[in-house]
Amino acid sequence: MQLKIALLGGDGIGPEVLAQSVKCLKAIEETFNHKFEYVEAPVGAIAMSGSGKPLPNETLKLCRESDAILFGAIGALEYDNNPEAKVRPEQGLLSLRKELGLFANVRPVKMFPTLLKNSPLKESIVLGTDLVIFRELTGGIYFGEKNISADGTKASDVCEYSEKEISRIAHMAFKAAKRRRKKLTLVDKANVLESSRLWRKTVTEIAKSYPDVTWEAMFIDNAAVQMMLKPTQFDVILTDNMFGDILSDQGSVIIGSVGLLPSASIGTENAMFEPFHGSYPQAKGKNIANPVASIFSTVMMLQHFGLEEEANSIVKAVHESLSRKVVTPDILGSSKYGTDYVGDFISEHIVDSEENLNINDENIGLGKSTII
Ligand SMILES: NC(=O)C1=CN([C@@H]2O[C@H](COP(=O)(O)OP(=O)(O)OC[C@H]3O[C@@H](n4cnc5c(N)ncnc54)[C@H](O)[C@@H]3O)[C@@H](O)[C@H]2O)C=CC1
Ligand SMILES: CC(C)CC(=O)C(=O)O
Ligand SMILES: [Mg+2]
Repeated sequence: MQLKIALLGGDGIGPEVLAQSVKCLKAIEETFNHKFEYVEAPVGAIAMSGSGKPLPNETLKLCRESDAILFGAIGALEYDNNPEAKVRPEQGLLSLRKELGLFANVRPVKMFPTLLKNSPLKESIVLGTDLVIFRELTGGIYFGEKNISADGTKASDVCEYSEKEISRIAHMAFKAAKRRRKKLTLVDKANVLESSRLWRKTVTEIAKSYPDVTWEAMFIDNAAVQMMLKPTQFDVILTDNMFGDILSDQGSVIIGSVGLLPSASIGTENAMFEPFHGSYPQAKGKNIANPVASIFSTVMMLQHFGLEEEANSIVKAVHESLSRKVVTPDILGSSKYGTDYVGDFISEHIVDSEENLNINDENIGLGKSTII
């Protein structure tokens, strides 16, 4: 199968972790006799230093023409520390999502046996955690009208949603719940926000088409608490752009590091695969960033292509690295291994094995076709 993959490393640790994913893809090509075409393109601060734009036209064109996009991360301290900057690297990512219509960001949070000791939370709390967040990705407050008064003392960001935007991701989330444990939690702030009340009304209607899925609504503040107290109560979480962004990073505490968690950003024409985490600029060039979030994002891309065996072979290799503690310093205590070394180890342990993974025990939380 000849597939074209756009590689957008971006800033900070983005290119370093993405390089480990490419090693894994090359091992997949060799082991399973595939041919992938890789094309690199700039995005974020690195793109701004060239063309001045965080999302150059050529990068967008390449993404449109590719079968999938693997994204590293964007963001740089010079912008983080300068609230006055008018053009920002993050706009590169937001524009990419908007331009490609990537409305659903699927974020699995699953506890593996090999990571139990890694969580700062009690084992009895995190054991069995297997939830997936369906975060709306192209609407809400990140994309609403922004204003700042002439004297700079008042600012606003509008949170706007249409029924159509809510319903397309709601259907996707209900379908996923149907294939999983048949439970869906809508997370909103409907006691305060009009936009959240539209989410509730729309989801209440849609739920009628999925009678075998039990659903509930929960306010975001309570959901944040419940996720730390009893994460196993959640199966599919459906929520808006900002709540999903924050709640998913919080979910990474259950697993013990945001450096482990992947996501798929899906639209009708394109798909992009990206870690939860950002560009972690403090770690740039230090060879300490955990590459697993990027490698698991690659697994989600292979699942999206329908290459289940290939995807499973990477998951198995990651488990091998976790069980042998060949990991970066953010997890499992006292590791001294670097990003590169872990990437080499994982890619070198990719094999075409007859033995099938127990999808429920070992995969990253999705299994067959959950994301489509
Ligand atoms: N998708 C993206 O490209 C995102 C970009 N950003 C941008 O990234 C920059 C830094 O933002 P932060 O809030 O500091 O978030 P961040 O996710 O980059 O880092 C927060 C903390 O998470 C940990 N961490 C993150 N990635 C890790 C990895 N691979 N391995 C081990 N530990 C890891 C580190 O302890 C780090 O201090 C900002 O410019 C921000 O705008 C933030 C979030 C997402
Ligand atoms: C630019 C931000 C919205 C990126 C982010 O934090 C995310 O998508 O998780
Ligand atoms: Mg985020």
